[in-house]
Amino acid sequence: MTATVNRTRTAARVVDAVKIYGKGDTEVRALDGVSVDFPVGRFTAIMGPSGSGKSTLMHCAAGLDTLTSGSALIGDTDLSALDDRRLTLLRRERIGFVFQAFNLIPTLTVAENITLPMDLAGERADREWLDALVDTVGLRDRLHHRPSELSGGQQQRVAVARAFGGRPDVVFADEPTGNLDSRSGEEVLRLLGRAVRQTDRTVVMVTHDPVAAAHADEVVFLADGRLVDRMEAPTADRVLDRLKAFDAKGATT
Ligand SMILES: Nc1ncnc2c1ncn2[C@@H]1O[C@H](COP(=O)(O)OP(=O)(O)OP(=O)(O)O)[C@@H](O)[C@H]1O
Repeated sequence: MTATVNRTRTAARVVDAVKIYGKGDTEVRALDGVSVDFPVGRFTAIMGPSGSGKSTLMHCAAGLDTLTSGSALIGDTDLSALDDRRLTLLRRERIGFVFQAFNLIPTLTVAENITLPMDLAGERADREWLDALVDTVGLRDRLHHRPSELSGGQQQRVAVARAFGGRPDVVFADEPTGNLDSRSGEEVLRLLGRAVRQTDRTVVMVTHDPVAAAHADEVVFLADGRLVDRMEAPTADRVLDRLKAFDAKGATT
């Protein structure tokens, strides 16, 4: 597969996505007609003010929640066409997740945590891939440790390795550095960037942090449930300036 072909392909996308929570007086339009694509081999950050719909967009794009209208696709697969069983299988086989809480199993070793999704799915792990991944995340000398014997940053690196273990089409990360100090956070972000570039994977990350967003290839900005801007090759300063503009001029500028 060549890089040229990859650039034209989309790992995940939503089209005219609308998500309404509640009814009547309590109705909230969390997504109000968002169309956005996440190309293969790219690291995209989703940013925007609190309540702008970032987590909702991620959850709907990843098949963790359903849209009120519009479509969410992983590759060419429309998630709304899948029943629960098929959706679960798709999530397991084609999507990886990294959350703010590391969600590791305390009684399992690092190695067992990394292969857990594959073990649960009854899949044979691709040893060569896992081996390279363990080196990428720098955990070779910790494989037989339990999570409680690791620092927060190391635990999140295990979660990153677990997310990439089954060679997913796309990894969704929701505030992956939210529980980490800035140095460990930086390591995890560099790791995500490296995983995208070295293994040609796709990462979509929700973050509040302009420094974190600067590790992405592109930032998409949400405000009031709408996509309001995109920024290629972001820097922390430019992202911060863009966010300040939301505060100064109101959400939809
Ligand atoms: N389960 C729910 N029921 C009702 N309203 C919800 C639910 N989940 C989210 N919302 C509302 O939808 C809107 C978007 O929420 P969402 O969590 O997607 O925003 P966000 O940009 O991720 O926010 P934050 O940065 O604060 O995490 C908010 O107004 C929120 O209160």
